[in-house]
Amino acid sequence: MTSGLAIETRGLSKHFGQQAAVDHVDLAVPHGTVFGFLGPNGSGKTTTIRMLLGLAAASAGTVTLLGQEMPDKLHAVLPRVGALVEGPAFYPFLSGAANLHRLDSASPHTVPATRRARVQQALQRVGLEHAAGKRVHAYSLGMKQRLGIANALLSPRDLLVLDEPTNGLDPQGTREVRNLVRSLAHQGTTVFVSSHLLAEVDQMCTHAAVMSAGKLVAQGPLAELRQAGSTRLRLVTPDGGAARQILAGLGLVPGLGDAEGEPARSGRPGPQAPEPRRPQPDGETIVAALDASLQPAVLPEDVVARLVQAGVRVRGFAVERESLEDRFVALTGEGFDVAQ
Ligand SMILES: Nc1ncnc2c1ncn2[C@@H]1O[C@H](COP(=O)(O)OP(=O)(O)OP(=O)(O)O)[C@@H](O)[C@H]1O
Repeated sequence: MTSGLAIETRGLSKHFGQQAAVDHVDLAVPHGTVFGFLGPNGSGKTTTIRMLLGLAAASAGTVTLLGQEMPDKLHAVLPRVGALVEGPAFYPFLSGAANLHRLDSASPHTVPATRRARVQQALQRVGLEHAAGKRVHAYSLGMKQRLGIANALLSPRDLLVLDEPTNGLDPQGTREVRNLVRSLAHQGTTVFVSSHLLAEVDQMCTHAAVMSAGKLVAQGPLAELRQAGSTRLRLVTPDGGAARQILAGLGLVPGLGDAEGEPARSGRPGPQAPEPRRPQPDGETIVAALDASLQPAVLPEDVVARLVQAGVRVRGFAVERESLEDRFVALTGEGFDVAQ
């Protein structure tokens, strides 16, 4: 392992006819992270995961898993990777433990002599040891999903790849799976987990990548993704005309706040209808994005100083940092689901 990355892709692409389901994706997943693979439904997450695991051929690009080229080194790498992609098919009238025995014996890489102990340990890791003898048809959805993860843990793994592991679960099942992912990461396994829910990734993950329409639009530590959001200034003044001139002179593009006094949203895709000017009792609310790339840098305190210097009366001034939610909605479009 030279790159220090558990997963690395370069220019990874997959076409279905004319459609680019995955379009030149460069993923970099560091070892030891819980990496959230975030994006709305249909953005290309499952297709990417299938290519990572050698379940689908790439149209272009490369995949390196645990330092080894895929799919060339598939047989050497896959025993070190646990995956929950389509969910294994369980026999409903066999117990959880019996199902794991069956699945483990179907794998060519496992050692039969240690099977009993490994099944027991995997059930224990996902908190199902008490339900080991229970038939799977009596399991809740959350228990079935945990059994699927137990199946991925039947051998020691360096990397776990989980595709939407909380999909279809009730809040209790969702909590169970989230806690499980966190505890697996504590034990040192790199976890790559896809989700269409920002809140979920926010709660479980240390890092994230964001997919939108087949393209990777952001990735990195969650703390950095939060920092990368834009900053807005919100100014309330009875001297709107003069204030606009000052802001424009500093290289900022002033817009008008909306009728409720909320700032105009910047950075969102979609048509930008001109906002009607409405008289406000306290004066005009002007919103301007503070562009971090401006040279020399413009600080909020510089803006206030210039406004006051020019005799602009300031009734209100606020610095607003775009939330992670705002940022991801801006990156992926309005269809992005932030709930739960
Ligand atoms: N076998 C296929 N044949 C044709 N189109 C496909 C195929 N598999 C996926 N697609 C298309 O590729 C795009 C990406 O799908 P994908 O399942 O990878 O997205 P996703 O982000 O995992 O979404 P979801 O969470 O809904 O599964 C979608 O437009 C989908 O319809």
